[in-house]
Amino acid sequence: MNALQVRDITVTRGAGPVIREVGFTLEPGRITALVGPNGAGKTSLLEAISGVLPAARGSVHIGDVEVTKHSRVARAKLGLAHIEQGRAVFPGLTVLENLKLTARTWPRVDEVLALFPELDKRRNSPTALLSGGEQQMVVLARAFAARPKFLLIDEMSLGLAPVVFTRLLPMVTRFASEGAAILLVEQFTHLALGVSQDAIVVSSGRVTYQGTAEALLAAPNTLHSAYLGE
Ligand SMILES: Nc1ncnc2c1ncn2[C@@H]1O[C@H](COP(=O)(O)OP(=O)(O)OP(=O)(O)O)[C@@H](O)[C@H]1O
Repeated sequence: MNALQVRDITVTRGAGPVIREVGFTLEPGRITALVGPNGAGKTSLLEAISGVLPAARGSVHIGDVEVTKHSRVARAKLGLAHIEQGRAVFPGLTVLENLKLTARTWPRVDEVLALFPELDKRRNSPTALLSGGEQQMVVLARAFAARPKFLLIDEMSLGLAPVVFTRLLPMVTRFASEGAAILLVEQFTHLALGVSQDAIVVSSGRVTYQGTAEALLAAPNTLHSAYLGE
């Protein structure tokens, strides 16, 4: 199977569990929005999937391989990429040099730059000279350049105006249409749900909704209850 499966995962941090028995599957070509209030455990869940944090219980599977005890690097070799919250560019390197860090071939760099015309125009600029939105594009483009099968994106919009973030979302959709399975954590809940097929709501470490994004958008009370902790 070419999917990523999270089975009944529990993640412990400090005094106790911050994620409790959460399970879902990420499938090729689909975007799943993971939403919930601050402190719900979204970042911890992503970190347990990519291997930044260990899982206390449960398992993670990439295709047919169980990777629960695998290192981050081993998971990356199986096609998993994780854009962490606040992940920065290498400011002294140009846009091209940033992309070459992850792209295996030059044609892939050109393919990715074709998706980001703004970056293409500034391919030889040091990334320190780009705007915040353009720098976040470099972060996204660098992840795409590695051609991951599974991509975890944590709060891509951090520090960006909604209007700038809105311009990044079509790139995520485009990447999913190339076959990637994407898990999208986003504070702009409605924007994230708008580009996703599937949705998971977490509150205090537990899943309170799992289903289609469309059904969640049509049931605002479900979302409000999660945010109010009801
Ligand atoms: N380094 C840490 N050590 C101990 N506890 C932590 C640490 N980081 C986060 N936590 C706690 O783990 C819980 C889940 O935090 P997490 O960052 O995963 O939630 P989140 O849903 O991503 O929140 P946000 O939307 O604010 O980023 C919170 O109660 C938080 O206080």
